[in-house]
Amino acid sequence: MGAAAVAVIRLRNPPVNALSLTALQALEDGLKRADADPSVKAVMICGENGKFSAGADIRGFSSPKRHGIALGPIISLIEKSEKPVVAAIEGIALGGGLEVALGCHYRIAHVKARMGLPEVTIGLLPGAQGTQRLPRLIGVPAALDIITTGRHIPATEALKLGLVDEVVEENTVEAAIRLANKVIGQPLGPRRLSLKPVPKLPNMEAFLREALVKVKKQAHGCLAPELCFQAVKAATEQTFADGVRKEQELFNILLTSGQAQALQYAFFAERAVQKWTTPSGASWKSASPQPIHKAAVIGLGTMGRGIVTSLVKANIPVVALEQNLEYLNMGRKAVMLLLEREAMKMEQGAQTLRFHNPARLQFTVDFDVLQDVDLVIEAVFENMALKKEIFQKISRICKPGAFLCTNTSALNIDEIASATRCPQQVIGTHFFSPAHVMRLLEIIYGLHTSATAIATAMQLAKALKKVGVVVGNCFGFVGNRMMFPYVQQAVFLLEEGSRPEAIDQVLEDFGFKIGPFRMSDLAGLDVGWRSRKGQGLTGASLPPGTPARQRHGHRYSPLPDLLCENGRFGQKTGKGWYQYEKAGGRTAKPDPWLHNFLAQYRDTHHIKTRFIDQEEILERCLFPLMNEGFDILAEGIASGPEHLDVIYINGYGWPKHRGGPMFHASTIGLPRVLAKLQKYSEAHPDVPGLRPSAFLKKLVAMGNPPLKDWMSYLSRQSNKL
Ligand SMILES: CC/C=C\C/C=C/C(=O)SCCNC(=O)CCNC(=O)[C@H](O)C(C)(C)COP(=O)(O)OP(=O)(O)OC[C@H]1O[C@@H](n2cnc3c(N)ncnc32)[C@H](O)[C@@H]1OP(=O)(O)O
Repeated sequence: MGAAAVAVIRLRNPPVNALSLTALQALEDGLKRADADPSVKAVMICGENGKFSAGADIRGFSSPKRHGIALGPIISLIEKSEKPVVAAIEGIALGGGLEVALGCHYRIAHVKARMGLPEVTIGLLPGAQGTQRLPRLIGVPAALDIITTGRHIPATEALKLGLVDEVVEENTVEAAIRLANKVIGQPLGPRRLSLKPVPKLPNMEAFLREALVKVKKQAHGCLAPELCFQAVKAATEQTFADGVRKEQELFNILLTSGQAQALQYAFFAERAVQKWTTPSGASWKSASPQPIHKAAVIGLGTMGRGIVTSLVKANIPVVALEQNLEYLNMGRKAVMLLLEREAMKMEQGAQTLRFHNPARLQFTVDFDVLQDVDLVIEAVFENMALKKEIFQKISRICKPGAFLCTNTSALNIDEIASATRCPQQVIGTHFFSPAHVMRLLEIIYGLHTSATAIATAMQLAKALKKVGVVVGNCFGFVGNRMMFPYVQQAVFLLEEGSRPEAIDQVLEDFGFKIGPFRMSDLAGLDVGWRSRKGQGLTGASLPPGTPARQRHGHRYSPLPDLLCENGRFGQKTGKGWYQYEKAGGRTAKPDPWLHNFLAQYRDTHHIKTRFIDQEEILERCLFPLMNEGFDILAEGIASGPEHLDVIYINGYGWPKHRGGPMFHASTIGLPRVLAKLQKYSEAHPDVPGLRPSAFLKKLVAMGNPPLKDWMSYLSRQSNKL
């Protein structure tokens, strides 16, 4: 009990005060006790340990024991209370946590608190009357934005929106108790949101129509944003009670849609990969990261520029190094432009000043400047000889203990490390383009990489607001290795009769932000061409007499090489798999030249064209990708399927509401994936990527166990898998 008869209810369920069944029961009991106690004149609800609440316990949504106590009726109980109830919001009030606060008569927030209704991000909607109360409090446009995006609102913005009554810089709980005392005896009717009308808009219908178009466009096949919209729309058309009924109906659709399960899996997968381990026994538990006071980036091409920008945004002082003044000046201009754009996106204009502080961002061509940095990220061309030369140099110049990272998408980390005197300090940090935007950082340990280097790279990922995923060393690591068979199949399908736009459409309808051919045009076809030349698959080093469509006895498509030979590098040249309005253009249009070219190619190679349906396109592209994933798991390159899924969602545009490729395989059912791979493999025996992985076969033989158990079957495997 607080001062002057204010009852204090403290939500306590570490680490984030999630509203488990026990927590809900305790909240209900506390409210009933306060109500029954005549000495209590007001109630204050706060959270333990400086956090109000992260909302419903997400694990509970898939628990068989989920039925029972519900949050909505408890919130009604709060609102109906004849004694004023004040929410003291510290840290976070998210989802059901914010809905509890919306049931309170008053809300006070600490200036550093964040609020939001992120249910949409886990495939749900605010199902404890939040879709009905929030529009009544802050109006439809702001409520729709918060509910359909799930974004977190800082306290200052919440105050402007009217979401909270007051923001304090000092002790929020004390301020809330003071407020509770002050409002004792004041009428509560006007404070009960369920009794308020939804504020009118001059043209609500037109507004909602446009809003729906926007929501659908951003959803990429995810159901939750549209159903969130429908729930808010119901608030504009129906009474509070009917709106709540509609909210429940829509909530139940989402809960059983499968998408919610996938998104919740993705939520926990992202957290699971933070707890990294390696086959040699190194792990997050025992390894300590080293502080990075100053970093360096070598190479200011597209990747290097993005990496510098990312480091500056994270407030880490950076040395940006190029091989000569011409490249340095080009790089400097590009970085400054990126930083300017980033500063404009950020709230505080003061950020701009910091970006331009030469003490924190230094451009140089002098390698000696690297003497005092704690970590170097090399981001030059994908060329082993060049990378080894640089690593030899920096291992001599940098102080002992400095971490030497290579931004490579496929090259052998051990070979790069072999050029240094300190292979334990060498680690792969594979950024994704644009590096200041994409969330994924693939972190690759080599044979000698120390646990400290892994922990430091993971810590760096966190500082850069990225999700780090630790994987082993193999060609293409995890992401690109799984991508190769996917892209290969897409090109084979072109040979067999399909078109780039047809294949892209199927994969975009599946939920990818961008199909493989549009992606290839965006990234530049020359990147893969250079790599294939390096591998001796095409170009001058190809032995004379090599069959056009075969390499090392396996099927090969020279189509991408032929496009490059025709100067078609994608968007940058205005032509690739599509045509663009100009070089550097972004609007892809189907290209009759390409269709003609494909027809001639098929004639030349006597390939019989056939109609390829959507199902085959999807399966031929996705199943080999998953198949490679099973091999990766069996080889111990990644320590669990979650790693592969987190990589695909955050680095390759895999639709999050489908949980990632391995989760998707588990929902399709492994027997079906296996049967289809067997069928396609029989039809195309010269394509190794279609041959079912031994680990996949083993899992099917073991009765298709749930994804969480897959790795336990591996530990019991023989090495011969
Ligand atoms: C019954 C009523 C029906 C419907 C209405 C209500 C619906 C809801 O409320 S759905 C839940 C909505 N809330 C969220 O989506 C918030 C999810 N959490 C987060 O965004 C973040 O965890 C955080 C911002 C709260 C904290 O971030 P950070 O400090 O980076 O820590 P972690 O993310 O690593 O989280 C720490 C730890 O807590 C676990 N956790 C977080 N939130 C929940 C939750 N709502 N339920 C269960 N567990 C949660 C998280 O998994 C971490 O634990 P592990 O490391 O063991 O995984």
